[in-house]
Amino acid sequence: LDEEASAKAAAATVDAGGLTIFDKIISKEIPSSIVYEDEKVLAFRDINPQAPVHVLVIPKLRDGLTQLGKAIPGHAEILGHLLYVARLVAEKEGILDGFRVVINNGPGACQSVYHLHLHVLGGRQMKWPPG
Ligand SMILES: CCNC(=O)OC[C@H]1O[C@@H](n2cnc3c(=O)[nH]c(N)nc32)[C@H](O)[C@@H]1O
Repeated sequence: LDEEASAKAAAATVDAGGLTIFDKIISKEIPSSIVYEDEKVLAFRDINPQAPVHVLVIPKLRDGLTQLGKAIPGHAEILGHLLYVARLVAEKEGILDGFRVVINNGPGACQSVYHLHLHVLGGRQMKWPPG
């Protein structure tokens, strides 16, 4: 199936109130390797790591935040908290001297899960420009 079409379909179902795989991780229905957790945010290891350290940082309550492009002013506080947690994760993972935080927005950026998430990557030399 065309990547873009499947991503667009995934986005549409979540916008219509559907669930994502991350809902099952938040509810602990699916196990995950949790790196950090507080009342608003969960950080867990990516199932398909693209670096020695690859952690996802997500809000526990989606609240319409399926992708960064859909953020509204009321999301500013949680967005800031997600970034701060990304920094805490980098420290915990021992990659403060070299880590990358990535948000993929939409099919054009290969977003596949329509629940906003920050990728924290490190533990190897990162390249630039990113692909
Ligand atoms: C490809 C980048 N665009 C994107 O949207 O990233 C979504 C990210 O979520 C990851 N992932 C998917 N399902 C699961 C799962 O059940 N468990 C875990 N621990 N990670 C998962 C996937 O590997 C990808 O990096």
